[in-house]
Amino acid sequence: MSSSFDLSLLGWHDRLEALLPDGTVPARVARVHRGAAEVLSAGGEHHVRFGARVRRAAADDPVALPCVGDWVALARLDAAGDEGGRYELAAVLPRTTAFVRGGVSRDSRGGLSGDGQGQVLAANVDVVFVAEPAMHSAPPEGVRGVLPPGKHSADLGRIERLVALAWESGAQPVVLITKPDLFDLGLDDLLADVAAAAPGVDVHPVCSLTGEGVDLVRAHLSGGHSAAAGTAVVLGPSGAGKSTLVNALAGADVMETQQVRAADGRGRHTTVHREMIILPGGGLIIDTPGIRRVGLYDMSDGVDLVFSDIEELAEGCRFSDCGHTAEPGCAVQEALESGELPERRLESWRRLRREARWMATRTDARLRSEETRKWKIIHKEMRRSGRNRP
Ligand SMILES: Nc1nc2c(ncn2[C@@H]2O[C@H](COP(=O)(O)OP(=O)(O)OP(=O)(O)O)[C@@H](O)[C@H]2O)c(=O)[nH]1
Ligand SMILES: [Zn+2]
Repeated sequence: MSSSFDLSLLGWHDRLEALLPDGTVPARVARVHRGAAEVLSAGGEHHVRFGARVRRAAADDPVALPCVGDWVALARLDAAGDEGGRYELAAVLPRTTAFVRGGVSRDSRGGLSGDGQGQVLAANVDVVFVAEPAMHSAPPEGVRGVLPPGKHSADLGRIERLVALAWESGAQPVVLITKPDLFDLGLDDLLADVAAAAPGVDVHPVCSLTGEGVDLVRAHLSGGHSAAAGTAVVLGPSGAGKSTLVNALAGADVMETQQVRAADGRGRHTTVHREMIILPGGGLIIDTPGIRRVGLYDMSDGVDLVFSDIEELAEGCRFSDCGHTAEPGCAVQEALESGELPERRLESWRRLRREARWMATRTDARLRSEETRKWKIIHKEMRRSGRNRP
């Protein structure tokens, strides 16, 4: 045990209170080890082993394994009333959102194979910041950009993929255009392009060096409607400035940035910090190697949301199963010809649909219904055994 925490600073809210089994203590998972976790409770930091029920559930389905961001119930191992009591991780509370690495992996022949073994990379994330640089750093000395004026290097396709992944997790995506200071010509056009690629999603330029826009990022974490702090992850390519942004939010160097790593010659992606960073102004950031690598395979519903414009166009097609290639009366092809729909966007949509098809069963809906079912059983068992009553 070390310093103690105000639970609402960790994101605890009233709806969770009702889910907590009698006699248990709420805590949030900051890091997972094999068979154990580091958790933060109102009483401070604990290292707790998974209880038998949690281990059994995880053996049946790895999705049940506690992961960073989870709210969990701690049960005392020793007699009630003891000071400095020891706890075990007795149950994982139902997740509001989850990043699930699907049970699919690319096999040696380049195809995808499903093993039905999902894994949750982070849970209860409210906001997903999708960081995309307006311009990559390190242009030649004295040159403000490597591209002709007005040409940005933001990858719209990557933004679409990560936004889709965010929707799929159940969290709210927010696109951050980083390093706007390297690209001052035509930033408005860039923001408009990005806004069109991610309908219904806020797009902010944010410069971690000058601090411009950092407050807007912070505002997404102070949990507008509820008093609870919001939890975020930052996704984006290497060098997008994710670590620099987290440091700016934290007001301290909690993350090693590429510059630091280059200076001391150590390997990249070394983690010197806790995987859940509590920001002084409110809010938390989850950053794990798994979340950094989070890929493109965990989408289905998310693709439809991010391409709502295409889905809408498709409703105007003559055939309900139109493939939008050469079918007569295809509204999508018409929009392509009239220039209303950029060719690039249709191609992105096709590619993502192909990838999403592999995900068949890995939807959030399935995860949630499974969770609810298991949770009811756990509650019943706990009530019956009464072992966690004070
Ligand atoms: N000009 C400019 N440079 C920035 C900005 N934000 C970050 N950088 C620089 O971009 C480089 C990469 O930043 P990082 O924060 O390490 O990037 P990252 O996304 O964490 O990269 P990975 O750890 O590899 O995923 C560093 O040299 C930063 O100083 C910005 O707003 N403007
Ligand atoms: Zn069509």
